[in-house]
Amino acid sequence: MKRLVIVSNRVALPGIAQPGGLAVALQGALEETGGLWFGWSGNIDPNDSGRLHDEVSGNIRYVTVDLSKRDHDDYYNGFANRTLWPLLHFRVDLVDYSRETYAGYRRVNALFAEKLAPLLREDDLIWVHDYHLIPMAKLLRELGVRSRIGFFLHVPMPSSDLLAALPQHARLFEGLSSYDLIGFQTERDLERFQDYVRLFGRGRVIEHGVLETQRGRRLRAGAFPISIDTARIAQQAASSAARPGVKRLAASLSGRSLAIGADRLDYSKGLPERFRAFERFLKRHHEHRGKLTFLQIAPVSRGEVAEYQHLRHELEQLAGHINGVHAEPDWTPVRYVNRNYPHPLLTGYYRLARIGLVTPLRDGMNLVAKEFVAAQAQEDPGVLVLSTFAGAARELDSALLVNPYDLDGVADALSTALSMPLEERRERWEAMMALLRAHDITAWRRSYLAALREG
Ligand SMILES: O=P(O)(O)OC[C@H]1O[C@H](O[C@H]2O[C@H](CO)[C@@H](O)[C@H](O)[C@H]2O)[C@H](O)[C@@H](O)[C@@H]1O
Ligand SMILES: O=c1ccn([C@@H]2O[C@H](COP(=O)(O)OP(=O)(O)O)[C@@H](O)[C@H]2O)c(=O)[nH]1
Repeated sequence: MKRLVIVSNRVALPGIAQPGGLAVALQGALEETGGLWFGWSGNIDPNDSGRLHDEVSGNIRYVTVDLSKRDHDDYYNGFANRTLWPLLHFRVDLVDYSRETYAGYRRVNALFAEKLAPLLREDDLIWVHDYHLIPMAKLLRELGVRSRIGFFLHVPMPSSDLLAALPQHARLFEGLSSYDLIGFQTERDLERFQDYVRLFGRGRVIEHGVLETQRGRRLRAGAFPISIDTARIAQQAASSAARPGVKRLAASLSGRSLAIGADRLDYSKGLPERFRAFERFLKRHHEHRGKLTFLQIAPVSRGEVAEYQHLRHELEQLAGHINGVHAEPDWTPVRYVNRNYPHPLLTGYYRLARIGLVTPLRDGMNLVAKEFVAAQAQEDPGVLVLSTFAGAARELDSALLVNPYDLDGVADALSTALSMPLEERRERWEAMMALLRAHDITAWRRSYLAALREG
């Protein structure tokens, strides 16, 4: 069997908890097959980029690279997260147009390719992940790598008119044509990419999922919705009630219902809108006042980027405002926590909750939505309130689907969720759980790799 080589900016190094679906999902994907995982070490070296770290844990070898402060600023804080991230999440208003950070992005991609190439074997199957590393296949090909190379985009693919706002779009997206297979989260992402190829990419869509470049090279593209380790999450959640942290949360609710959100502190997750919708719920639905506590877990993410700092400030103000106006001496409506919780605890929190509140403005998939469903108790499941703009909404269509901009709609969905009869909660949950059992993280990995091998 060919060795699997995963290349991603974020690597889930053993013993280090990472919020973020890519690290969680790829860890799950690699555990069964083993292989090599290559990417950034998470270290910032004051002087120089390129120091390598090599460690083995179980059947996975991790090789990671340190970055200098300048490279990290230009590549990760800069072009990846101030240019591509907002662009790919439809936020052209937030895009930073800087040639300097683009040069840093190319520099770090070239460094990764140069460090990775000597580690590769001829028959490796190489799987590159996400917007940080779009040029990787082209750079590896230039270094003589002939293996099959796949790419998976974890974030949305916006409409081609938005992509065209990026001055470097032609050169950047032309780089995708060196891959053998390009994977997207949903069919809609794939369709928007095919539009881009037709309208701006100078390529041809031979048939759905089969593309041809201007130079006549054929490659495939497909939708492969990422998922979770459903059985593990369900099992973790089922045995969580005895955990001291879960018991403490349960006791602190004093019999009230819990609504939970768990998201990186990111503007794509729609957190200010969610807080406002919760306040709208308190105003519109007096009958539920004092009966629901909203816990928002929001570990700080990309904290050196200005837009993320502004968001943190805004949420602190909003949480303070809502509690100031609506709290009672014995009830705090919003509990807002900037900490990252490990899965065994988080899944226990999900299971305690009557409502999972997942309302991103745009999200490639959103694994929290899937985890919330998998963590519920069959005999008394909670209700998922899910944004229609999350990739997960395509599959989890038995959730209460909402438009996150429509504050009244989200407020009413909270009320509907609280009043929903047990029978309806079970019906909706069974439908979503059946899907998650069939389409788990293993199924995702197998279907993508089968397509990559096939060619
Ligand atoms: O690595 P960070 O900068 O700390 O950010 C964490 C990850 O965020 C994004 O995750 C995406 O991937 C998830 C799994 O496919 C998906 O469910 C979610 O919708 C996406 O936002 C980012 O794309 C990753 O590269 C980051 O590692
Ligand atoms: O305190 C936290 C908050 C989040 N997560 C995990 O981080 C991932 C977030 O993935 P998602 O796809 O929802 O969004 P992303 O952060 O990748 O955009 C999920 O597996 C969460 O369980 C976590 O482990 N601890």
